[in-house]
Amino acid sequence: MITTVTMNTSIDKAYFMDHEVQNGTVMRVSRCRNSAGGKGLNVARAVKLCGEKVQATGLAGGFNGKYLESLLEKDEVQYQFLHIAGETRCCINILDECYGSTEYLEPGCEVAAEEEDRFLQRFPEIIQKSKIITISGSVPRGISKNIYAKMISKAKEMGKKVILDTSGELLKEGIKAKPTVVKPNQDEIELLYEVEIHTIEDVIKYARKIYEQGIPYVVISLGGEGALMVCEEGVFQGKPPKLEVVNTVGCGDSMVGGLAVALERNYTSQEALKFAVAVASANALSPNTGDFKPEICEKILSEVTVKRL
Ligand SMILES: Nc1ncnc2c1ncn2[C@@H]1O[C@H](COP(=O)(O)OP(=O)(O)OP(=O)(O)O)[C@@H](O)[C@H]1O
Ligand SMILES: O=P(O)(O)OC[C@@]1(O)O[C@H](CO)[C@@H](O)[C@@H]1O
Repeated sequence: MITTVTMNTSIDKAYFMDHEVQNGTVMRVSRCRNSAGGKGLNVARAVKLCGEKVQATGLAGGFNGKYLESLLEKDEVQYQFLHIAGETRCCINILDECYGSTEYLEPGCEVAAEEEDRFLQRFPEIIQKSKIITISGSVPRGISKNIYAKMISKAKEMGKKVILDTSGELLKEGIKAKPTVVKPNQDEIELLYEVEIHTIEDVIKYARKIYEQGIPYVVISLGGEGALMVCEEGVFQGKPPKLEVVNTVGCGDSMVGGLAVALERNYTSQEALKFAVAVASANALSPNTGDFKPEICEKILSEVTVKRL
């Protein structure tokens, strides 16, 4: 089984606009879709669509927390959240023809130190039956910056494999605990090393720096260019075919889902990269996050190329 961790859960609201967005005016939304969000919940849906057993954990609170759980029930995703006093946030993704996707992400409610401690105490029991743990996204206010490092150490102590997908201080601290996989995108490595990245050679250079800190698989996602993997066998790039994308929000999460499934199935590193790129790119063809048509994913999988760099 795979457990996905989402500390900053969200009711994701996708606003589909018929007209080009004009700032400073009243805009009517043509269609709105709510989904259980925060990165790890997108990961959970992607894993489920791949056909593997999954459960979601993290923090949920208030009316939105209850709504989130009911949305997950519709998705048929099992969950075990710690219920907190604060309210689960909302995040808005405005989809229009001119700008594509514009996201407004709420920071998340204040979480008490005692609530963080309670989650960490329950964590070993929650992940007990899982072989793979994914940890994704931001944390709400009040949560310690080394919480992911603590979870990674505990999960590894219990013999689990861990995939970390986060940014900034949480990533920096998380890397110190040596998860099995980290999946930053280009912006996230620029932030981590306070550099600007212009070429694929730069990407390889900084991915290697992370690898040298004891991370067995470093996967850098590169949007339409696919993803780069640095591992013991070398450096590889997985490239999807050219696609008419619909919504790329959640592509990174779907990639984490694909990587988790690949670890669960003991794929080789190159097979894992190919599979993760296919799942992520299939998500780009759906208006929904953490969603794809399995037959489309199969077709893309047959067209993904993996080459050694
Ligand atoms: N335009 C695209 N065409 C084909 N595949 C894409 C495209 N954009 C993203 N993907 C797929 O999704 C993967 C992850 O994308 P990306 O690098 O945008 O992740 P991310 O920045 O972490 O995403 P997010 O944070 O929005 O979930 C890519 O490696 C690729 O496989
Ligand atoms: O604030 P975080 O956790 O970094 O990101 C939250 C978020 O943008 O990530 C997902 C897309 O990747 C959305 O479901 C969600 O709204």
